[in-house]
Amino acid sequence: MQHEDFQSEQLYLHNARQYMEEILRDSARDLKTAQDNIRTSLADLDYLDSSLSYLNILANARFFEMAQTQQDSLLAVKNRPYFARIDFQRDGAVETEQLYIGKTSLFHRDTHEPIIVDWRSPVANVYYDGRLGHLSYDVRGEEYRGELHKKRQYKIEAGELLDIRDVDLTTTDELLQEALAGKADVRLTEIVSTIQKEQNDIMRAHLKQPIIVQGAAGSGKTTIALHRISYFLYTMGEHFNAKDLMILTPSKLFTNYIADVLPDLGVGNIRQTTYSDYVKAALKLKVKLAPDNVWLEQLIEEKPQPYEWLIALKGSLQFQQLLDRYVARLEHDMTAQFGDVFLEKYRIVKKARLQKLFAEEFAYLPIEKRLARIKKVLQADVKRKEKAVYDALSQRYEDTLDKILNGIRDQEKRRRLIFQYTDERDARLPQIKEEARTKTSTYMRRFKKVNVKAMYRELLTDPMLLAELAYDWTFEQQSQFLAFHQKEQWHADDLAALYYLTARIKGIDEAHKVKVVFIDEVQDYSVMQLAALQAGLETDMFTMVGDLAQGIHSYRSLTNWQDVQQLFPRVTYTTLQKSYRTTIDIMHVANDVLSKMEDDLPLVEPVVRRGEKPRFIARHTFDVETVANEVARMRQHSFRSIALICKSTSDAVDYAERLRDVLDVQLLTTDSELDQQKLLIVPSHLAKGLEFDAVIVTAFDVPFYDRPLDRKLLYVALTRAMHALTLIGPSTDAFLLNDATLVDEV
Ligand SMILES: Nc1ncnc2c1ncn2[C@@H]1O[C@H](COP(=O)(O)OP(=O)(O)OP(=O)(O)O)[C@@H](O)[C@H]1O
Repeated sequence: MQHEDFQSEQLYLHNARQYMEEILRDSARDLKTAQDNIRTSLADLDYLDSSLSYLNILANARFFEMAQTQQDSLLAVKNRPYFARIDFQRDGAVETEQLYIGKTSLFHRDTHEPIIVDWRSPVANVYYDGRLGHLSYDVRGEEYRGELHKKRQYKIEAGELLDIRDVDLTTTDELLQEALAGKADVRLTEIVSTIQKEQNDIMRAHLKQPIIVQGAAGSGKTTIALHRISYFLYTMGEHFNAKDLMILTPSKLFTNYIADVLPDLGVGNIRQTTYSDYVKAALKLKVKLAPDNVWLEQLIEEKPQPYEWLIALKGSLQFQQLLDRYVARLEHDMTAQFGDVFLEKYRIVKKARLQKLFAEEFAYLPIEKRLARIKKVLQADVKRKEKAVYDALSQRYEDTLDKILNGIRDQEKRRRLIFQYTDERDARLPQIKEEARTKTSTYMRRFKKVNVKAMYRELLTDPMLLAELAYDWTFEQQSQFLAFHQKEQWHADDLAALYYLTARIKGIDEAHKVKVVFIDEVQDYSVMQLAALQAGLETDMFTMVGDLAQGIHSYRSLTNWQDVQQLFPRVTYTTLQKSYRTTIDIMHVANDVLSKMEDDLPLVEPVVRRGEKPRFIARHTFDVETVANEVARMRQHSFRSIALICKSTSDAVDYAERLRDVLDVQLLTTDSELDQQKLLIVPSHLAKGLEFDAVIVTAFDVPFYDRPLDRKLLYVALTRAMHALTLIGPSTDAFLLNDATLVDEV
């Protein structure tokens, strides 16, 4: 049955689109005019008097850019100008406003009436936040109250209105259901129209403050982080632009995965990189890092890892303290190097003053920046004192000459002395100027530039130094530390240490000093990595989203949020418990595994969406035919992206090799770009953050054991599936399933 307002809504859509056409035609014309003007001005460019033409070109270029931006944003939404409408009556107003919400805003040029309101605008918050009834929203700290009479969603495709739904208290969010039932394009789908209240709260929360989101697998953390960036730039655009922001992702694979989403949200040019790549770029470091996951792989394959304590230590705040001691030692040495400053044998600055500046007043600055500041202070002092020294010295000669003239009777002697002192004076006085000119640089030369890498290397290899700084470690620990670093190999935590030392000693280059940071999968960071970043960037505007239940690197990374809260005292902490990715049936299986974890995390609530029951196929050894048949079955259900997730990389390599003859496969590595046409073969630790329509998890030769790391790997693998999940292995025990009835044995 057609909605009663269908026709009027069709008309609105028609008019909106027509108006957009009109604006697009105008922008095309504006673009052309600007182009022509630039061309003419270029032709008129006169080398003697080019300022006017030059200004002309600049003005037209700016105009061109604006017209282009408008054109691009309208073209991007022309086929689906808006997705919802709210009917809102402000308190005291007679009329109810009908506001159509879309991905960009559009106002009528003459009447200034809104035709479409941007989803990031303050009033649009009502759509995400509000139930029908009396409510309020906030514009720059000012509260507006009113009555929300209607909340309506539209299904519009290719410019055609297909359906209308009025959302009230009782209807479930049908649009959300439909969005979730859709097939994955192996990348995050667009969710602006179905953002949920709890997600919206996080997107819009405390933009100038750090936040931590502990969110269940599939709760939308990545999605929220990306939308928060878009919202941030929309709201804070006056103070920040895209290059002030950075998003840190776990791997290139993941960066590729989200690459298309940001431009889609109207956010281009934002730095997207991994921690290691960022640090290497910021420090201009040319080091070859040990492969990312070597330790993890060893732990997965249960190879003995005697250095586990050390790896944990290097990611901890205890290591930061060690580095602080090292910097303090350097500071101490440098403080001792200050001496009094003399100009022409006159002491013009006392060393105590410079030491105070260095160790106290400028202590908030990195060491070399302090030296640069002290150099400036000294330059000014020298300049100021130069004349005084000159005057004092000439006065001294004057006095001496006076004494000679009046005090020495012997004419010959008097003449000789006068000559001698006049010559001396004439030689010394001009030298003051020369000495003053070079004084500061000569004085500062005693402070050698620090080579941070060499300094850090010394810490890793010098027993005396280590004993001095790590006095609270046992002798055994110190020896192991030195033995571990005998062979030079750089790991992620060494990068954090180098970055931290650089931040404290030299300061981070402005070009790499972003102001706002978004970190996905933050549970895989060590506190040391976060501390280093915070110190280097000198900001605490961090949005950190993660899930401890997926903390497969916990041997070296966060195991709780308290450490992060300690590091960011202003942080707010929020949790998301609902999963939007997986069906109820798959989530039951994943929750079964989650309940075994020690982290004491609550079970995940799936959004009500049913699918087929996860399947279990009993096989004792890897069997190409079984996998191929299962993939074929999944394809028959028109699942587009299908992944086979296995425990370790060696399994993944092996299976990919064996399947290659019968199926089109892609073995995922940290640098891959996903090809969804193929069967994706993924080691469990690389699957983090990704999602697929259908997933096969295998455990043939090596089962998932009942130990913390395996539970997490398995949990990650299971929660990648959106619609279908199949387990293949010798028994359900190999998947740690308590309750085998959760799966269909086939
Ligand atoms: N409000 C929503 N409307 C529609 N789809 C949503 C919504 N929230 C999340 N999703 C979808 O749920 C899936 C999971 O989202 P996302 O990958 O952001 O979760 P995540 O918390 O980062 O998961 P993980 O921790 O497993 O990496 C995505 O397909 C996303 O598009």
